[in-house]
Amino acid sequence: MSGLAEQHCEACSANAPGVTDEEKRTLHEDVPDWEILSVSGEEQLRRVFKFRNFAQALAFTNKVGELAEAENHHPAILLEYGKATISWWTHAIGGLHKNDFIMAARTDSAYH
Ligand SMILES: C[C@H](O)[C@H](O)[C@H]1CNC2=NC(N)=NC(=O)C2=N1
Repeated sequence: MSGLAEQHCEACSANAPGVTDEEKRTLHEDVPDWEILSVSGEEQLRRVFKFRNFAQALAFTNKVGELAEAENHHPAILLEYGKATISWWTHAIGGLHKNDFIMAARTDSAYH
């Protein structure tokens, strides 16, 4: 199986299977810089990326947006001076799907 960042998202529907606890644990090992947290009862992956200034953070968020559009799987993004907070979860199932781990790995690859 190719690395997580090289895999592609599958179309998500309300009956798509979320990750099992074991899958969550294993997939999290591939994106260790991300935290798993619950927001309003829905699990999300979240990481804060640091930059020298706002312009660099903005450029990164634009790159993440392009990745999201290419996979039709979209994050929440908080853009601040010198920081970009990216959160991934699957709205259709109100929690974590393998797609979210794939996109977290893709997001890590876009951070240089
Ligand atoms: C219609 C469209 O394909 C769906 O709404 C997609 C768009 N992007 C998405 N992004 C995320 N994170 N979760 C979804 O369930 C989702 N669904």
